[in-house]
Amino acid sequence: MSLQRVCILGSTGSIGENTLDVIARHPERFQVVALSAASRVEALAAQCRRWRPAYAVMPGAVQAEALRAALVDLPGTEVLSGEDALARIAALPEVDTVMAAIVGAAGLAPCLAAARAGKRLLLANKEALVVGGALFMRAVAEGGATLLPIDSEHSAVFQCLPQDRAHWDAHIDHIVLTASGGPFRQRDPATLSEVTPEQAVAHPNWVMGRKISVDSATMMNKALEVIEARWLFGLSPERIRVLIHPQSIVHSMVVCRDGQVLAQLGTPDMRGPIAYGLAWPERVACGAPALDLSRAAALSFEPVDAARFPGLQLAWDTLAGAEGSTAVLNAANEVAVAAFLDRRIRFDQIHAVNAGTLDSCAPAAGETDSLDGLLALDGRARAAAARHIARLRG
Ligand SMILES: NC(=O)C1=CN([C@@H]2O[C@H](COP(=O)(O)OP(=O)(O)OC[C@H]3O[C@@H](n4cnc5c(N)ncnc54)[C@H](OP(=O)(O)O)[C@@H]3O)[C@@H](O)[C@H]2O)C=CC1
Ligand SMILES: CC(=O)[C@@H](O)[C@H](O)COP(=O)(O)O
Ligand SMILES: [Mn+2]
Repeated sequence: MSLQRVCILGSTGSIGENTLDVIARHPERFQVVALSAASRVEALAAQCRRWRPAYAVMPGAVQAEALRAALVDLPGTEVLSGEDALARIAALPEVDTVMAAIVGAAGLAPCLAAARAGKRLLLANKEALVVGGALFMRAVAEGGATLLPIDSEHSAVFQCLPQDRAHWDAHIDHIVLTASGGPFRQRDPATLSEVTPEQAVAHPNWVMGRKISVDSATMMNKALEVIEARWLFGLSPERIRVLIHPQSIVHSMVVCRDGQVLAQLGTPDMRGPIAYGLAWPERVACGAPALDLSRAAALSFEPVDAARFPGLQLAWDTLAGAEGSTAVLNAANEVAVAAFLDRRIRFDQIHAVNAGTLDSCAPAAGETDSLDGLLALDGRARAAAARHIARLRG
């Protein structure tokens, strides 16, 4: 067992904090080399005091200056800022493992840098694959990176598959991603227009950041995860299915060619998938309470109600559409969720913004071939989504 030197992109978030919690349990295995955040200066400063990383990144100049001031007595930590700083720490020669835990498309550039530098890349940042799937997977192959899923469903599928990826296609008939159904699974759909941000982020099973929590409530999270699975496991979209499982104990399933079903179960605690990714192919203690099925509530499953969750179908629609459509969907959704959290649109209008943006913003030929092209497409889609929101607000 050799020491893994780790960079955590988005270390102040829910996945970032859980990653540090797992690392703290295994000081002989992991060393923190670089940390990053975007706005929470005090939280990143506190992490730097605890972990003494060689580098800390705040992309914004103002936040970076505040962090430098907070760490003036910590000369061992160099504070970096600017457009390329995240990509720089993701590709450092003294980093072995990158935990990609930034939320949204902002994580794509550093993920590509880590992939091209051949890192062990632990991917929580699903939006990076939704935006840049083909480019991302090419970068992984060309850079010789080891891509390991952190998203609980994809970690579950990965744990049910043989280690040798060459056997995956022969092994899998299809996969079933489980979905909790979020806080509004049983709410009268006629009242969804009234729900508040506080109600939407109150996930029944998982403690997560605000954006992904709203995505769970609309089931856009599962739409993003279908697209994520398409790239991670090289599956055509019709081989990816979704089933509601309100208890979030069965994290996902693989239905094999012989009809046998493999599933991974655990308590809903992200330290499980994070520890699996950090230690793979070994397993280490993670701090999550062990699953005790003799005390668990009954496990239940139900089909998705497409009328209640219209956003889910957009996964298959965009995967069947022009290349780049998934990037448009992601951008629209990021803008719509931010507007909902700011109380500028209603919860049920998130889907209207996503569907409307897909209708009005078409990817141009070749735009998905490069990071610059994808960022241009992302920017156009965000502008189109903002126009939809302005129209909705009348
Ligand atoms: N939370 C969970 O349990 C799960 C999360 N995921 C995925 O993992 C990712 C992270 O989720 P989560 O931890 O919940 O999110 P959080 O919002 O809790 O944390 C996001 C992190 O990214 C940083 N960040 C935000 N915006 C930017 C930006 N523009 N540039 C650079 N850094 C930025 C934040 O910094 P700051 O704190 O300063 O704002 C923070 O460190 C998401 O893609 C999510 O879908 C997947 C499965 C489960
Ligand atoms: C923990 C995790 O992986 C989340 O993506 C979770 O799956 C969200 O729950 P939903 O099933 O409600 O989207
Ligand atoms: Mn998930």
